[in-house]
Amino acid sequence: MKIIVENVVKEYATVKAVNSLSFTVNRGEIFALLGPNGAGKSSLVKMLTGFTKPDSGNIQVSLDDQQFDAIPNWALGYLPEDRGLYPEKSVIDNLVYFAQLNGMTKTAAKEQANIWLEKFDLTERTNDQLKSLSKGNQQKVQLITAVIHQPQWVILDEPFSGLDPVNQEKVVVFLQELKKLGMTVLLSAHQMAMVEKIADRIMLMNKGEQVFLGTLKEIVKQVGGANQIVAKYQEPLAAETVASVLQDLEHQQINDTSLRVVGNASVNLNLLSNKLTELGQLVSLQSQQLDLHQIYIQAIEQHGGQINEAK
Ligand SMILES: Nc1ncnc2c1ncn2[C@@H]1O[C@H](COP(=O)(O)OP(=O)(O)OP(=O)(O)O)[C@@H](O)[C@H]1O
Repeated sequence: MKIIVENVVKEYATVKAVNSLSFTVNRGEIFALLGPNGAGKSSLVKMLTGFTKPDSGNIQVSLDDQQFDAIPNWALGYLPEDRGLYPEKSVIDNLVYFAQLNGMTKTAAKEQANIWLEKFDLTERTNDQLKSLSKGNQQKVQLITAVIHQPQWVILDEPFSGLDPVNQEKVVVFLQELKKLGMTVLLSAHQMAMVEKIADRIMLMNKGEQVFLGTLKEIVKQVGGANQIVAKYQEPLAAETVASVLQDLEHQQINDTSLRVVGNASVNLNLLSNKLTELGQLVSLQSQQLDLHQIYIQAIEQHGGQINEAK
């Protein structure tokens, strides 16, 4: 069970939403797609689910010794970008209806629905009209509809959106549970801290292209073992002096007496430490690994900016 994407291109009238993208998703992993608005994540997801077709390139899905050009409906659990439940119906009726559409019996659907509702602290809302729930709770119901029939593949477009931090953590636990149940999960998200916690592999996209791909460890390596050095000084530093001494070293003045410098494989550490000493009397020097959020911002800037917006 595997998805192989090879040189896939998807073009709309004025924009190349996906530009010659190649990658593989393996059985049982949680694979995260990251990227700014307009990076091409939803366009890619729509091709993986068979909703649209690539203009060129190949998508190959192997399942139970059979090959498909998209994930077949019977093997798929999908949380679409545009959510669609029935607001007038109760929570349980929504869940049972969608589970039955996916081939479950009413009894099995009810049983599974109750298990998931309990996990998401929604048992008390079982018979309430969906529209009476908060946006976040409606989102949780939508997540349950995507997996209630225990599909082999789960594709979640922005599963954290609209949720507060406590409920975002619940989605992390939910995703870990899907993995334990043997499902393979591909998700798109903007919440870096959550992705860092659960993704086995991450692909950062920008302007329809792959910026990096790998485990968090591999990505840190790909960006040159990125870390940051925070230097604190006894006396205030003049911005002009800092700029003239550090020149093209990527840096940022945090306040009068401290600054942050990005260090990676291309930065000569001896030279850097000489320059930091030259600036004044150091009080402390600390090195920290960049988190995914900082790596993301840096990588997108290096990849030529923000958005792949249609003109
Ligand atoms: N049906 C469409 N017709 C024309 N252009 C489209 C269509 N769908 C997407 N696009 C364009 O393709 C590009 C990629 O959009 P896409 O929705 O795939 O990005 P995304 O990474 O999912 O963004 P977001 O994080 O905002 O959801 C954008 O420039 C978008 O305007």
